[in-house]
Amino acid sequence: MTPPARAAAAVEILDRILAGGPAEKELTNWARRSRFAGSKDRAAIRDIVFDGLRRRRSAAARGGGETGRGIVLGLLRERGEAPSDWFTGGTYALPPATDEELSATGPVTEAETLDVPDWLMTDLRRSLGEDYSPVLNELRARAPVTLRANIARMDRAAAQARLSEEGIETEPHPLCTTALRVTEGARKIRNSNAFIDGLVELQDAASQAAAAMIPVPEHGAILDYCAGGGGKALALAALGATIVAHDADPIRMRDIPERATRAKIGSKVTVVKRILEGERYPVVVLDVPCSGSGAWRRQPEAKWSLTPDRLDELKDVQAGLLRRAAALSSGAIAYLTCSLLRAENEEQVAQFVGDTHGWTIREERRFSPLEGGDGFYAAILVRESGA
Ligand SMILES: C[S@@+](CC[C@H](N)C(=O)[O-])C[C@H]1O[C@@H](n2cnc3c(N)ncnc32)[C@H](O)[C@@H]1O
Repeated sequence: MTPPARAAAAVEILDRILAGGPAEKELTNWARRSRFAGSKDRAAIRDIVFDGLRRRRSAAARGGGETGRGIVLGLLRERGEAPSDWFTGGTYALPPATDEELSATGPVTEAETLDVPDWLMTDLRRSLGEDYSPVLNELRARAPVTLRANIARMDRAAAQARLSEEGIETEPHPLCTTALRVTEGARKIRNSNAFIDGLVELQDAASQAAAAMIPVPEHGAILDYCAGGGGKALALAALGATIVAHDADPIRMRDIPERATRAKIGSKVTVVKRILEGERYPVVVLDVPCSGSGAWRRQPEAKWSLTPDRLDELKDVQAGLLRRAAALSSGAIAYLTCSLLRAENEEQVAQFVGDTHGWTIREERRFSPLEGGDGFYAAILVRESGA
């Protein structure tokens, strides 16, 4: 496909997403309908679509409207590319940009410029302090690709050498001793032997660093109460922990056994559907459902679908999960979010320790996207002695 035909495909897909279709589903459906497209075409179209979702407001303002066409035009104008090279009017290409489209002035307000919804701006400023503008700007760009070296198998330097043999170049990530930032060959990862053999996993650096903060008990298992796809569970098992993985939606955990086996830590991870009455764990991990605002680079749709009501619902779920964890833990709770918002992080934890007898904050850490990973928050809460 020519670049103008790819732009036309991205416009079609973005229009469907703006009409309410989930991005991944619309990309897959387009690929099914368009057998002529090769893997490079699909990857290039995906990049345009995701860039468009990350920069939806500013691009629409630069391109003359919140439509697929306006967004793609706005992206090109921000990159300094000539719209006439892409919107050529040729076969499979889009009609040329009109004078009206080309006269769009671009974003005006701070929320438009930083690509966030108006209603969240106050909360974001309050939560991020003087960093709010660089952080939000960082979240307008693609996320770095980061791997976790499976140190149950080999150390980070050895994993780095194995990846390099397959044309995947990496550098040690300063956030965590297991993290490798991919500098070349990211698209080869999933088919590489290093990945297939379980020597590395794809995982954000802040997520790895947060997992490394969780105390591994000498005796007993860690209960990962919101295990989802198992990112934290597998990282903890690789660090030597025994894990019981649970989720309200067990289907989400379906790949955990296979991933654990590939990483050769299968015996360390047990997936359960429910927790038996009276069971207690020395450490309970709560990687709670949240706004996902720290991971907007990877899931940019979440930025536009979040509403004040949904945020309130999430806060209630988080508070309920903390109460549940207090009943399940005999020692510590690790509370984690990929949120930038104090209301889901520091304030949620402060409310819990204020309301619940016998718990205190042992450690609290906020990870900024300016440190090279997702925005993340981790708090380790412990039972006060005698409580
Ligand atoms: C942020 S995701 C977990 C990500 C996962 N820990 C990882 O590292 O890949 C949050 C998970 O919480 C689960 N969840 C939501 N409400 C829950 C509840 N009340 N009890 C247990 N799990 C819940 C969701 O199904 C979702 O899988």
